[in-house]
Amino acid sequence: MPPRPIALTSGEPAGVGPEIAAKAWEALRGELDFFLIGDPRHLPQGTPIAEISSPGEAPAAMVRGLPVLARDFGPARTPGDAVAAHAPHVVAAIREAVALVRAGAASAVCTNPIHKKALQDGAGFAFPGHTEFLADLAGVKRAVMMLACDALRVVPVTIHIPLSQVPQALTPELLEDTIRITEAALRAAGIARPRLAVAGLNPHAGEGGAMGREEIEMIAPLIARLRGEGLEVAGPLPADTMFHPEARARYDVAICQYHDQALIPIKTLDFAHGVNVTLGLGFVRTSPDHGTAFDIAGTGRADPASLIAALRMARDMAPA
Ligand SMILES: NC(=O)C1=CN([C@@H]2O[C@H](COP(=O)(O)OP(=O)(O)OC[C@H]3O[C@@H](n4cnc5c(N)ncnc54)[C@H](O)[C@@H]3O)[C@@H](O)[C@H]2O)C=CC1
Ligand SMILES: NCC(=O)COP(=O)(O)O
Repeated sequence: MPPRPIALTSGEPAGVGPEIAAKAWEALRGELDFFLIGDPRHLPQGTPIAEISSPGEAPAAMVRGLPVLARDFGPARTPGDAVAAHAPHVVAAIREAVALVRAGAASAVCTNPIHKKALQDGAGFAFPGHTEFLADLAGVKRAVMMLACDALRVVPVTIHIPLSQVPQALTPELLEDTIRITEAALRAAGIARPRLAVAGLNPHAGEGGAMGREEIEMIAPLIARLRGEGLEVAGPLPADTMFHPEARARYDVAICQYHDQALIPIKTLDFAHGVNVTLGLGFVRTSPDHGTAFDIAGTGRADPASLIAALRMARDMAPA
């Protein structure tokens, strides 16, 4: 039986999603099978399109063109300018991809970038991003965002919240769940004894309480307890000295306390090939590390490398 195809969601039609989907098909045909759930009219002019009526048709269709499970999103697309009427269809495509994976018709979900504000405005989307929406669809209490490239893996503990809310949001339960889900996922991925490095929240990891007390009161006691259970967890470490090459060699994943602490290092090291993967869902979801890139949408300049890496990672992680 041929491997099941990966379901790729449309993402925000006004962004670079349609262009990188077409370019990824060009690069990956003959290597792996995927299909787009979206409106074929949004694809760049000249894209060879193979409309399909079910995921099972995607492998044969890949030779003719980009397989598309065609959905009518209504109004035309304007690159760089989100149309409110598209928003419910963008959300529906994510829902449908998850349903197809759960039904065994697709092997994994790969998501094109969404514009969070456009979905809030156009569809009343109540989630900060895919990660939380997918956790809800999967029926799990917690899902973890991990970004990975060859040089680094990072996990933000708190994700899309204002910086001013991070200290309150950072609870021992959230940190412990995040560490345990990450550790289990890396073991499942073949790292027998994952090494986790946990960043402090404050400058110099609090400098013995002189620059903040979260490390003393919450992070260090949790790490001590987890080490007592046999987990290989180091920290709390000063975040500013965790990401140079010698430091990175000492761990398999950096657990970071807030969004930018995690995402700045990985996007600086390898923006082109970073992949966002959601852990703890019970199915595989990957995504490019970048967003909708409205500033270059429709110009033909979008780099598909991160989506290609995300599709390859989805194939490698998906159960046979
Ligand atoms: N997985 C997802 O759904 C993600 C969605 N976003 C959303 O995307 C929107 C825009 O976010 P920004 O912070 O502006 O980040 P962005 O990643 O869309 O753009 C940042 C810069 O990188 C460039 N860039 C991004 N992707 C590129 C590509 N494939 N090829 C060449 N250049 C590329 C853009 O042109 C821009 O100059 C926001 O609504 C954000 O929430 C952001 C990250 C991930
Ligand atoms: N900054 C990462 C990002 O926005 C992706 O979030 P998600 O949609 O994968 O939850």
